[in-house]
This record gives sequence, C-alpha cells and structure tokens, in this order.
Amino acid sequence: MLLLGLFLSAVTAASVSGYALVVREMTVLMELRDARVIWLAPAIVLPLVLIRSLSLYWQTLATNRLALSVMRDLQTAMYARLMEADFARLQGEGAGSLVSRFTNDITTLRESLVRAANNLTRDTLQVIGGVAVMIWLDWVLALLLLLILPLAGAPVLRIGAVIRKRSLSVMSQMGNVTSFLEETLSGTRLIKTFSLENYARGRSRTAFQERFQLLQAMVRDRSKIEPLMEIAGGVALAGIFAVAGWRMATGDSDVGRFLGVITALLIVSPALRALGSLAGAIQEGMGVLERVFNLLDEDPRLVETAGAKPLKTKGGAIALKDVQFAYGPEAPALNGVSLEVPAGKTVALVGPSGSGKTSVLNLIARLYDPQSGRLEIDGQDIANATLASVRGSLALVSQDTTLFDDTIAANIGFGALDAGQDAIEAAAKAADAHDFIMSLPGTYEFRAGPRGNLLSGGQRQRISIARALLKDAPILLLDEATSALDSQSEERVQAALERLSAGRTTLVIAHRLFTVRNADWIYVMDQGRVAEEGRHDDLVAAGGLYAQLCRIQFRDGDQAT
Ligand SMILES: Nc1ncnc2c1ncn2[C@@H]1O[C@H](COP(=O)(O)OP(=O)(O)OP(=O)(O)O)[C@@H](O)[C@H]1O
Repeated sequence: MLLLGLFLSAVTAASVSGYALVVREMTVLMELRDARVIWLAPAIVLPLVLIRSLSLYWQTLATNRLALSVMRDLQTAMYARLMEADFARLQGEGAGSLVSRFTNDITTLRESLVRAANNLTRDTLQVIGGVAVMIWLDWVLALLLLLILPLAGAPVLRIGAVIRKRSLSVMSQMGNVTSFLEETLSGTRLIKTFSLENYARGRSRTAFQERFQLLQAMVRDRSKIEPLMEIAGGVALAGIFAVAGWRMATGDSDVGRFLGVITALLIVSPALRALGSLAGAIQEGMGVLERVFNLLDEDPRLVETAGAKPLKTKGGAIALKDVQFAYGPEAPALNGVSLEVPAGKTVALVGPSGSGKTSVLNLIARLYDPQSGRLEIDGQDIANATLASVRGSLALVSQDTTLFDDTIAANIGFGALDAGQDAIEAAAKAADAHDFIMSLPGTYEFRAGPRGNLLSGGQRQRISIARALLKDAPILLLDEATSALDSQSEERVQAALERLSAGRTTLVIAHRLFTVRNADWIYVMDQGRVAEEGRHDDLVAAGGLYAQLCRIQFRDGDQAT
C-alpha cells in the first residue's frame, strides 16, 4: 500500500514537471510560426492531464486507506492497553479524557497522516522535478532559486517545533473538556434539582475560553508559515525577472527557456507552500503520536508475579494480615488492618464514612496492591496467584450497578460467559428479577440502554444480583446498596441478596446497621483501623463506637437495636 502510494505520488509529480517542458517546446514552435503546434499541443497535454488526474485519484485512495488502517490499528492497540491498565490509572484519568484520546487525538492524527501521505512525497518530488527542469533549462536561474529556498526553510522548521509542543497541551486540555462535558451532561439530574445551571455554565465558559486561547495560539503559529513561503516565492520571482532579463540581454537565454522556468516555478511554489504548512501539521501529529505512544508504552504496575499459580479455592476463607495501604502520598486509607472471614460465614464491615471499608473490598479483588501486609484466600497469598483466579473466586455487588447497553440476557450472562438461557433465567428467578423481565418488551432480549438507564435502580440491582448468582463464586463481596431504594424494592433486593449469600463466604459493607444484626461477626472500622469487633449484642453492650453508630441510626428511624 505504501509503495503503491509512493509510486502514484511519483507519477503525479513527474507528470506536472512535464508541463514546464511542454511550455518550453511549444513556445519554441510558436516562435518559429510552426503550424504543428495546433495538434501537437493537445496531443501531448491531454494525455499528461489524464495521467496526472488518474494517478491523483488513486493516490488519494491508496494513502487514505493506509492512514485509516493505521488509525484502526492504533485505536485497537490503545483500547487493548487500557483494558490491561491498572484500575487506579483508569480511575485517575477519568472516562471523558480517555474517550477524548479515541476521538480528538485520533482525528488530529488521521488528518496529519493523510496530509503527510498525500503531500509529502508528491510535493517533494514535484519540487525536485521542477528544480531539475529549471536546472536543465537555465542553471543560473535555478541556482538563484536554490539560494533563496533555505531562507524560508529555517523559520518554518522553528515554528514547527513550537507547534509540536503546543499540540500536546491542546490535546490534554481537550481531554479535560471532554471529561467536564461527560460529567455535567450525565449529571443533569443533579444540575436541575440543585439549580446548578449557572455553576455548569461558568465552568464551561472557563474550559471553552482556555481552549479558545490554546487554539488561537496554535493558529497564530500556523498562520506565519504560509506568508513566509509567499515572501520567499515573491523574492524568487523578482530575482528571476532580473536575472533572466540580464541573461537574455547577453544572449545566454531566450523566451522559451524563461517561460519554461516560470512554469516550473509556478509548479514548485504551491508545492513548497504546501510542504511548509505540512511541516506544521506533521509536528502537530507528532505531538499527538507522542501521547499515543506514551499510552501504548505504559506498563501496568499491578501485575502477576513470575510463576503465579491459580488459586485453589475451597470455602473461600479471607484473611487480611496487618495490611497497610494508601492510594497516593496522602494519609493511608488502611493502617495495619487484620481481619478474617471464615469460609461460608457472613462478616460485616461497618464504620463512619471514609473509614476504609471500600478499600478493604478493593484490595481483596486485587484492584490495588497493599504497601505491606498480606491478603489471603483459603490460606494462599493473593499476590502470588493469577489475577484471573483471584477475580474468578469472587463476585462483587456494589452500590453503583453497572449495566451495559446490551440485552438483559447478556447483562446477566457476563457472570458466566458460557451460561445458557436456562441458567440465566434460573439466576434471574433467584434474584427476583424474572417477573419484571417478562413484562419488558422483548423480555430477555430487551436492551438496557446506556448504563442500563431504561431500568429502575431496584431493577438494575436485581440484574446485578442475578449476574453474581450466575457467577456462582465462593466469595461474595457486597457493598450494601439498599439506601437508594424505596422500602418495597429494598425488601425484594434484600431477600435476593440473602439467597445470594447463602452458603458463600460473604463480606458485606453495611450502611444500615439493622441489616447486620445476623452477621456472624462484625468489624467496626475507624480511620483506617479496626476499632472494635464482635457480635451485634456484645458490641452494643460494650458501649463503644458501634453502640454509638446504632444510637444515631435508631434516633434517625432505623430499628437498630
Ligand atoms: N481512589 C481514591 N484515591 C485516593 N483516595 C481515596 C480513593 N478512594 C478512597 N480514598 C480515601 O481513602 C479513605 C478510605 O476510603 P474508603 O472508600 O475505603 O472509605 P469507606 O469506609 O468505604 O467510606 P464510605 O462509607 O463513605 O463509602 C478515605 O479517606 C478516602 O478519601
């Protein structure tokens, strides 16, 4: 494909250089009043035009195809890389900015690649061909032009370097704008109900103004290139007239040669101008390419150890031993946490907001690695096990139920990719979801909409419970999510969760304390530590933090005690 593109570029360039020679030959014939020019001119020019047009067409097709397939491969590779990337890294950059890499970055890159592929060889060859014809026609004139060219070339290269640097910040700012758009446009419920329109408008103005300024600076750089080339062209033209006049006066040149050189210059000038602005576009593309390759070169930090073995799970007993963990340089989220969930038992984590409950779940799923301490499943350190076996041994049902814009059957089926329709329906029945699914148009083939927004919160949760049931993993991690539901939905979800946790090792983050009264053991967390542990009645009797949390909830209306 690349070779074909290059060959067609060469044909296109060669045919246009032929114009200069034709002009010279025809001028000679005209000067001699030779009548053959009447048929000779069309006979030579028309095939030349035809060759050039056809090769232009095929060249455009070939180069675009090349650029598009490079884009496709880059996007596929980028996506594959992101799927392997650390959870922390994906969370850190945010969905909007990541999306922007696939839209804005790739579009900019494609534009510069297509331009480079279309123009680089063709225009370079056109310049070389044109200059060669000039040298052949009148070497003194050609030499003059060759002296003028570098005068324009040097500043163009300098501007190109500035553009390249700028394109990096343009792209990363575009990522922020996309993040902002995604965040506010998907949070319209909050914006409307809290009347945050002005706040959102204010943030949008700042973001768009910043974008305006960055692009403006980019345009300023880019616009300097063409005038520079124009000046170089003008100086060249003036010089040619002067030198040609002098050479004709001394009898070293003639009108035919002069017109030939002018035609060659008319061909070389736009090609040179295009190369000049192309330099800017290529630098911009190089800036983006740097971002793309930085992403492709990123290695996940959370990796399997050499010789990692699959976990051998029996009951799925979990143990944390003196675990120390921080998300970043700030204060640790977990500060020497030790806890146990015996196989088949239900253990609850309670504690004030920010005390580290979710962090414990994140570590067990190995979404993060602790800085020190051990996490074990059935006595095996999960740091030495394969990631797939760790994640395969557990099912997570969390507050933010994620459904994809696919059928209900597929959304449940993610629990076990080889499950048949019968298994999916059985899971849906156990999760108390079958009846509402049957009332949907298309039943199990109903598409849930983006993020599952065509279903209610309670329905989404029951689908995610069915998914976890289908996975049938020995460990269940539950981030209790009943607070967003009305009491009837809550009851149904609670009953489905009880069926799900029966016979499994369950670690539940409980926000409503009355739901953990029957837990086999309760850990009370506070500021990244286990502050208390025990059974409900004992903890209430001890009169510590748990008893205090119970009193607060009791006062607020829950039957905590
Ligand atoms: N992705 C993150 N990056 C940096 N810090 C985080 C991140 N997630 C949580 N933290 C911090 O870690 C600490 C523990 O958070 P964690 O989410 O584990 O608390 P939690 O007990 O689950 O709280 P809640 O009940 O409100 O969900 C908090 O101080 C929080 O600010």
